[in-house]
Amino acid sequence: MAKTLFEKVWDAHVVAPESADTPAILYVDLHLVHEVTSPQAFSELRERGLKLRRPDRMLATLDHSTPTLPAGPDGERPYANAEAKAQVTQLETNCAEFGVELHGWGSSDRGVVHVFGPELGATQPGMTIVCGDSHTSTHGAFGALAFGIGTTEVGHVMATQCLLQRKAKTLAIHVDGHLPAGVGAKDLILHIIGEIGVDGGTGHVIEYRGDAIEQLSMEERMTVCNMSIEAGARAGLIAPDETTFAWLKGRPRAPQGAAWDEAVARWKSLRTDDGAEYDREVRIDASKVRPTVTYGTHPGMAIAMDKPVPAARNAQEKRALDYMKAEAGKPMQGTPVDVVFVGSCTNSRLSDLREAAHVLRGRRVAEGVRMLVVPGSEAVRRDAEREGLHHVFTAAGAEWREPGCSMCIAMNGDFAQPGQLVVSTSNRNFEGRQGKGARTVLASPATAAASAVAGRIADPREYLTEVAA
Ligand SMILES: CC(C)[C@H](C(=O)O)[C@@H](O)C(=O)O
Ligand code: SF4
Repeated sequence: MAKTLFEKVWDAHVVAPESADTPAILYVDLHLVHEVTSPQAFSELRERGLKLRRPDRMLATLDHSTPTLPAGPDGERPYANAEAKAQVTQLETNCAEFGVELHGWGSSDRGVVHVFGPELGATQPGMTIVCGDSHTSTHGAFGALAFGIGTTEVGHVMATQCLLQRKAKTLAIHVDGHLPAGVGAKDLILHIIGEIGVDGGTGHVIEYRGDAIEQLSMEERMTVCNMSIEAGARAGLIAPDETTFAWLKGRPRAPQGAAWDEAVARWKSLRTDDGAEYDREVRIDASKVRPTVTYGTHPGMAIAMDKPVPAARNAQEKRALDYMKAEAGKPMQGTPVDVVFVGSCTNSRLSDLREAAHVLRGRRVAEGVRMLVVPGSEAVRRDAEREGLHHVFTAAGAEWREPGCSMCIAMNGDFAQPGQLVVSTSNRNFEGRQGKGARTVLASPATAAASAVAGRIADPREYLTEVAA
């Protein structure tokens, strides 16, 4: 029978099928771990005297609570508070005790969990991947079935390497045509969520497909899959192809030699068969996508920046517009900006930093605007510095920081002040997400950089020509 990509990966991992009263038992190939959602799970294991089932299938990093300013002369790191420091120390202790590979301080591979896993080649097509983190959907860009799990489930996976799961429905999002020049993956996913809504994917695994998706780089595919959860989806998937294989080849954890050829042959079968049926299908015309931003307090309140903000349809939307000080009938373009954040697992990879640097080269961040550029990993930091991107940022007046989640979640010392408007390349614009009372406008790295220069939300297409540095 013709199968979808999701069904192929699902079927290959079912240990016991679901029944009316029990979910399926699913085998987990890779379990990613960070300091925020793992402490309780490790404690539970310790209390029950349990061991890790497959420590070799776990990989841990430090990202959420880590400061992005360097350690002081005494070697002390400037943690936001005692809790942040305790989370980090706890993960160090837990990994040492249970024998988990931790890419912590001092590791040249440390990074935001959804950036460092793919970089190491640990994320591979056809795998099941879990992490106590909602943006695990990022790894679906490789054709892996990857989803966030709760802390209790983190404990289950640690002890059994399996997870109880109900089979999701499938939603195909076909993106036809080409994205216009100066419009990228972030604009596309904001546009998609704007179209289908924050609950548009609920109960489903989304498969993104079509010409516009096939044309995306791996980094761009990760940006798209990353935000699947913001449309309520369980996961996002893109079928692996030559772009995927080329990106993975030679990475430390990728298969090598003959094993590589075998793997690629296997991965090539990971496509939705002709005639396979999805539970739902949506079509998006890529040529209609424009630089897109959010105007409210969830990622579904997204619109082309030059289009008027729609009137509130209910009390919640009214509250969102009030909080954002956004005016119905007026476009977001031109809104004064206080802070610009380039970073997060959505947009902190080398290509994102290049995109921002392209706009900033030879230009300056507007007077009174604070701009923070935070690479997603040590590897991104190294690559960016090798290309001199950090000089572009600092010469423009932006701050160049150490890798971490940073102002995406504001639990590590990086946050905006009450009332400040932040143009941010991250994925969540909830009230207070980037600091108490701070207002978040989600955007692409190019839009973020253009807005930093203009001091107002600006169209990056006006900054495509570089000025002499
Ligand atoms: C801290 C963590 C549990 C959380 C998540 O699950 O996504 C965070 O990464 C986020 O982006 O809000
Ligand atoms: S960068 Fe933001 S969205 Fe991504 S894992 Fe960290 S806190 Fe979550």
